[in-house]
Amino acid sequence: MAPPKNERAFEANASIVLVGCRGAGKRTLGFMGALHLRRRLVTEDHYFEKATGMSRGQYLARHGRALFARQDIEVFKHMLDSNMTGCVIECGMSSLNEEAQDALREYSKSHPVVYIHREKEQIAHLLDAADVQELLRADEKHRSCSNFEYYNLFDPSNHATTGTSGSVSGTNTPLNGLQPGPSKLLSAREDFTRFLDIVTARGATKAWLESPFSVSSVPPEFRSYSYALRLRLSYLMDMDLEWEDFEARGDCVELIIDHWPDDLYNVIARQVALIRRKLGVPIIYHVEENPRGERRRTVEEKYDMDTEILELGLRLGVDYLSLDLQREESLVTRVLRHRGRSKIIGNFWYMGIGAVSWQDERQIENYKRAQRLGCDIVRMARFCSNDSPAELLEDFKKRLASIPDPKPPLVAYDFSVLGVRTPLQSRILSPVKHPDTENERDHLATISTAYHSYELLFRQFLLDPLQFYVLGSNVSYSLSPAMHTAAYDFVGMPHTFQGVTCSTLDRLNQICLSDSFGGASLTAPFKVAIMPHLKLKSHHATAIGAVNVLLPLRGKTFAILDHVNSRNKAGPAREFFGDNTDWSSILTCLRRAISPRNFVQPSKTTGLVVGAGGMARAAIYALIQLGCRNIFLYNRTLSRAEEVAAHFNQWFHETSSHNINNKQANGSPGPQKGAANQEIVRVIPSLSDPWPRNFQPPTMVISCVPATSPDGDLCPPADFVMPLEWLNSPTGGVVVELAYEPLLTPLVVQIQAVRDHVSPSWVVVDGLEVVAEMAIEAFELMTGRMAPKRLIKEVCRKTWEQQQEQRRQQQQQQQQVVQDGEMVY
Ligand SMILES: O=C1C[C@@](O)(C(=O)O)C[C@@H](O)[C@@H]1O
Repeated sequence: MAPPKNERAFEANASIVLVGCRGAGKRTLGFMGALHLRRRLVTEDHYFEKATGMSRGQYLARHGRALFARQDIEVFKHMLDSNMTGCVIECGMSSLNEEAQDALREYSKSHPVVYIHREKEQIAHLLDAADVQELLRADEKHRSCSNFEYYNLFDPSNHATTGTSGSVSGTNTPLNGLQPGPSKLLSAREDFTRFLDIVTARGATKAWLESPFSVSSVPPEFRSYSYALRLRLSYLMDMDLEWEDFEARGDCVELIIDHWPDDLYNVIARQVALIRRKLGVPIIYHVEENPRGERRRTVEEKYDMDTEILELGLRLGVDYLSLDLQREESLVTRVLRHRGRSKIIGNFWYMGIGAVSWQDERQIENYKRAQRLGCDIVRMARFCSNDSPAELLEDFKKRLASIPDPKPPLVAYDFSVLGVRTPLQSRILSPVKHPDTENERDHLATISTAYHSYELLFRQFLLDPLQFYVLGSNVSYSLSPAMHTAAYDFVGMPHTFQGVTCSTLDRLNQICLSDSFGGASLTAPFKVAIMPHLKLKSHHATAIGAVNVLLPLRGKTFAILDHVNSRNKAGPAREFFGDNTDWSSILTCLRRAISPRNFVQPSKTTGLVVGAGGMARAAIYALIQLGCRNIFLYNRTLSRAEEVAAHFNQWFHETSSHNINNKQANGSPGPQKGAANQEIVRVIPSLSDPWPRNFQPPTMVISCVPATSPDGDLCPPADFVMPLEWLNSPTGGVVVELAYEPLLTPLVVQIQAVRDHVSPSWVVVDGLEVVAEMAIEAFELMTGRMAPKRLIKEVCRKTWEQQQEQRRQQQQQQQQVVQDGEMVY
């Protein structure tokens, strides 16, 4: 039997339509989505004006209601039909019209139509209109003409305004209070783009092509070991932990719908949105058939209700939908028909005395059935009183191996009083819990935590303790050892991380060739110098021309996945991979800090980078990735700045020509006309130069003046300040200061003063924030595990404070010695 036809797998380039109530955030999301997918944004209002030569209001006033309504619907249909591919289409009020809804229903057979859903109270609050209740009632119809749903979460914790939310709990660095917290727009952007990546099925592929060692590039089922953190809806509704407490507790979350509160669908949509926003891990969506603690349902009610809940999961674009294949065939088929891009986990559960043994032919038949149905993963679990004897498991494995490929990955386990045991070598998506969440509704209440499971892998010698480093000519100040070590302790990995001062490639080589070398963060003078010696580089590192993370390649085959899955294992490695987390950390910090008024407009926005080393290269690349096409570079040594500018202009020229050629081949929108010849990085030779004419003053400034020179001598601390004329942006901007020794550099002090006396719209991102972000990403690349972000940020600031304190004490002691000496003398 062939798998049921997937009715929601649309062409990769099919236009995406956004519908929803006024005030739901369609325009902003549309803008973000178009930027992310590099598509054209079509807005209904603008389209109407272009088609009729007047605004809707004008048309209504001139032609009256009846003619307007006719025209409106004609234009609406035309807008859909003439923009079938390559667009994000934002629908306005027309989608409240029934004829338009019919058109949308038809369109949704071949296109994603996303209902943008926002809490009713928020919309009522935002619209403040007399007809708001009516609008909200009408909005319900949007569900029926859409095939996806995005819950535009209102999260009060993201609404602290700039100036109060920068402090990391328990720390007291001088910049707390000046820095930005994550803006609500940033969070929405991250969630929405992740959602779009699932709708368009481009997420993992893109990540894999760009940086194969990043955690998002290898889905959990293709890793050597992965853990699914179980979170029950019944628990989440009333949880006593913070979301951050769940960070790094699993490689993905299994959301189990085991509770039916009032307004169930909205509750579920909200929880999916929260998991996406707060934890950023893939979601497995599971609907429990007979939840403990809920009323019994008739067979019919079960069928109808569960089908709807399952389909809601698909509409929400969850990464994985868990489907019990022992349920009614029509339910299974229906879900499979609507699966879209969500991966399907086909389940077979066996409970108690009836638990079919692994030896039983039915287990193999079950697997084959899931394979025939096109499941992406098969999950077979036995709840029994004892584990299966080893020889039965061997036999099961052999029989499984004889099934013809392609075989979906198998998650198989016995669950007994002894916990979860897997009969297979591959331990993927093993269920785990948070240590502090007891839940008697859970059949797997006694399962282990990710921490203990990982610890066990090392104790069983399946993984090896390794040594990691930060290497460079002066690393004594580095906060990386403290941050990484705290993260290893948190996730249950017995690795070590230390700073080793070295400045020659020979010495670096000696360290890296050890069998227990796990990876290194690199700093000056290696970031550029190591490039020719790498076997593999991420796409970003190649573009930047510098790396700051070095990993050994220990795969036994040529397949990159094999290298990726050999992390946390010792052994000889003669070849290395290089990646760059400097640029992505700067990008994350910029995004977090940019105010909506300063959102990048490629033709207008300008950025300034100070410096010309590896970090300045990363900063330029971050600006390019943000869409900025007017980047200025200042460096004390002019020739080095010119070299870096030439590198990026050349790179941009080459990639633009390549994209233009590809556009002709695949029809995807490439760079704008003339982009190939554009100079995107320009050098400003002197601080006494006026800001270049015809360009806006910069709204993004990144200072990469190092605190140490490449050959290890301590330089005078970063001393750059902006010529005042360059600080003229009427909308303020963001200054990222990478130096943190001291934290209050002259530039930071200057911006504080500007902020206090001239324009409050300037925001500073300090070096500690960026360096913590770098460690987070480096940890993930090096170990393949999600990082405990909050912990790393806390350790970063606390360690910095301790270092400051130690230095103060040392200075005092030195002064004392001098004074004592003077007295003796
Ligand atoms: O610049 C930095 C910071 C760093 O040197 C550290 O000490 O943590 C580590 C480098 O990889 C990174 O590029």
